[in-house]
Amino acid sequence: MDGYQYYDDEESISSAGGGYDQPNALDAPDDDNNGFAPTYLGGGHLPSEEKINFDDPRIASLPRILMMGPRRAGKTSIQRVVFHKMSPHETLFRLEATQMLERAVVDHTPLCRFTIWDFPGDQYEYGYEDEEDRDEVDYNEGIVDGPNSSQAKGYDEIFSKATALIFVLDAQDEPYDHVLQSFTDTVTRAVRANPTIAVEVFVHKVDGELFLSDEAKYDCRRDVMQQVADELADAGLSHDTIPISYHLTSIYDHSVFEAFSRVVQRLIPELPTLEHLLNVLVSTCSMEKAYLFDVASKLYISTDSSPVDMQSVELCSDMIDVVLDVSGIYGMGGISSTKKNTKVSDVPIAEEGDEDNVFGSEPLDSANVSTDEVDLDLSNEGTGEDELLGKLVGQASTPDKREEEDVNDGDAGSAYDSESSSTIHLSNGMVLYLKEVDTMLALVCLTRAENFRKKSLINYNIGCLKNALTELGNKTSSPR
Ligand SMILES: Nc1nc2c(ncn2[C@@H]2O[C@H](COP(=O)(O)OP(=O)(O)OP(=O)(O)O)[C@@H](O)[C@H]2O)c(=O)[nH]1
Repeated sequence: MDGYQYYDDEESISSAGGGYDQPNALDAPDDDNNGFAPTYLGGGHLPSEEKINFDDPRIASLPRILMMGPRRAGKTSIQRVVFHKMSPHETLFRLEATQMLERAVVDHTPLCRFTIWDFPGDQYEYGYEDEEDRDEVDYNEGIVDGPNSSQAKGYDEIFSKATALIFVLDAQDEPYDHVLQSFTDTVTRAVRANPTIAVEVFVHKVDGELFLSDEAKYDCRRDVMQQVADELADAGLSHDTIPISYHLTSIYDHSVFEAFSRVVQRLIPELPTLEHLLNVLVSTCSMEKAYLFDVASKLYISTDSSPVDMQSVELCSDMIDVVLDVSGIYGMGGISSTKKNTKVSDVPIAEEGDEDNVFGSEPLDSANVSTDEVDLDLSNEGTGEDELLGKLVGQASTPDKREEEDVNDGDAGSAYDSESSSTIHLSNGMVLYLKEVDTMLALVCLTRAENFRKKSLINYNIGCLKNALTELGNKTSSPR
């Protein structure tokens, strides 16, 4: 199985916490997995061995996302919630401070592969001995050579090969002065080493009492942007020379998925083609909106060019959860990745008065649906109770042909396959339609009920999109 491959670079990065008397943090990585269980989601095409060699040209050539920021800003939590399906509350007690650089390969679909480099907090000090050292830096001339200049040069090497830099800032940890000073150091260093690097700031943890209103969030972002602009100006730079994107994020809502989606979209060279294909589909089928979702991470990797409405993205993302959860339970096959990561209790159960939740306690019984109508088109519906129980506890007996196929397919198996599709009729006259279009990739579209009558025609057009995506994926897979 492969997809999301976790790699703990224990030996290669050894100066956690920026301790200057420790060995160079950026020594050449060693290829051992060092005991951290690699975790995989989805079916990909890169090597799935437990030991991942980041020097392998196939992995080394993937876009790199660097995650930096102060200690406890939330870097690891973001990764775990988005790519590992960890529940936000679990991050409170399951995560320890990152001691060494951790790298991971995300390989869900041919169109969207990348590596994530999660740096321990405070690793971005670049070998300054003290504040005076920092003040001596002339950004146009280069960093002063100090006792840790080799470490600083190691960072230059890393930045030069990175595609995006995500700087995570804890919005609840005011004042930000020191953090933003470090950010300015990081960004100037990064941009000098790599002028094309995309710089993204996650103004993170915008939740809780401090950020109850949207206004408070926007104020916070404005404040951060202003301070960054001041810091850059002090360094003789400006936002014009260094384009920086700012995102308000929290692991407790959908914002972190939205922000990461936008980061990932910038990694995809085929994005304009994807957008064009979706535009054609939307206009041909009179749809309102169409998204291409990576079902394993629930990041949307592309959409048509009409404006994105956060609520519709969230709705589509929830639909993926529903489809995976329900097919994970009622679909045929062995234990899928979804089953492993999804508790049975995660399947939405309608509560009294919950108008939006269209599922009753028996998800396949449309009689439970009141004003809304659900049409779950599961490729293989469960039958007897015994069989269902057997599946729930993962006790598949003799594997049938289908199960063997699932095993060969990897984790993309039973919960999500080429037959996966689902239709949800919303009470406002709109229809949500999900259809598999590629390995771990789903088209989720929003359309008016009156434009959804000719479903076979829509399916035909989606089939054309699917062919185009396969072709694009093949091109992407072949060496560039
Ligand atoms: N309120 C709130 N807490 C968060 C959020 N994201 C992460 N946290 C909490 O922040 C704490 C630190 O998170 P980590 O992910 O370990 O932070 P980190 O940046 O990886 O820290 P280092 O490993 O020390 O570099 C954890 O207790 C998380 O539960 C968020 O969006 N909102």
